Amino acid sequence: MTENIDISSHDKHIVFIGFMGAGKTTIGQLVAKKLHRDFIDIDHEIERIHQMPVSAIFQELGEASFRKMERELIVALCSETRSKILSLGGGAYMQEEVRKACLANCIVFFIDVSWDSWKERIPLLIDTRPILQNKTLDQIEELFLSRQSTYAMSHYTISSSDMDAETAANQIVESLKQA
Ligand SMILES: Nc1ncnc2c1ncn2[C@@H]1O[C@H](COP(=O)(O)OP(=O)(O)O)[C@@H](O)[C@H]1O
Ligand SMILES: O=C(O)C1=C[C@@H](OP(=O)(O)O)[C@@H](O)[C@H](O)C1
Ligand SMILES: [Mg+2]
Repeated sequence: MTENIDISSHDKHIVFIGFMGAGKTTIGQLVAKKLHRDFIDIDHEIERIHQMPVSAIFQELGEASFRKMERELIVALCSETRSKILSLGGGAYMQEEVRKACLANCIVFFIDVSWDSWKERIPLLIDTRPILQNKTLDQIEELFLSRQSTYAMSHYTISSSDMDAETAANQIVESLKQA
């Protein structure tokens, strides 16, 4: 676990960012349970609100509409006072407005995964992540690499490459207790 920049408050929302399949949803859910906090997965919340799977939103309404939905939802949640655990979709943090809201109001954990470990998770992701459709492995790697420096704008980095989700969640809870 790496602490990237100083964090001042314990009462902030905790936000998980990182590439598709890094484990944000799985780890976020576990951390929320351990800390007895409300959990919101942004993709699932968008699906619940709009009564459509994310892949159908991409297909029928387009990516720009999805990005607007996630931006508005995250910014609104960031201003709520009851602190929550939020797992973002992998592209949400690419939007400046989302980054600013998260960095100002939340403790942001970058769930990192190496490219080699990520490739092993492809079968778990390919059917449900529209961003991966019609792309070569090289194109996906390019996207993976291009997002790394933006994810690094976070408070903590934890690698999920060689760690199961339960172990990662325990490390995160420990680091929050010590902070
Ligand atoms: N640390 C991990 N090691 C191996 N597989 C994992 C790990 N965390 C999550 N997974 C698996 O990878 C897939 C994607 O996980 P998910 O939590 O949905 O990632 P994200 O929300 O970052 O896209 C799921 O099938 C999940 O079981
Ligand atoms: O990286 C992205 O652009 C996306 C990641 C997905 O979430 P996960 O990171 O939870 O897979 C989901 O928001 C959508 O398919 C777009
Ligand atoms: Mg997710």
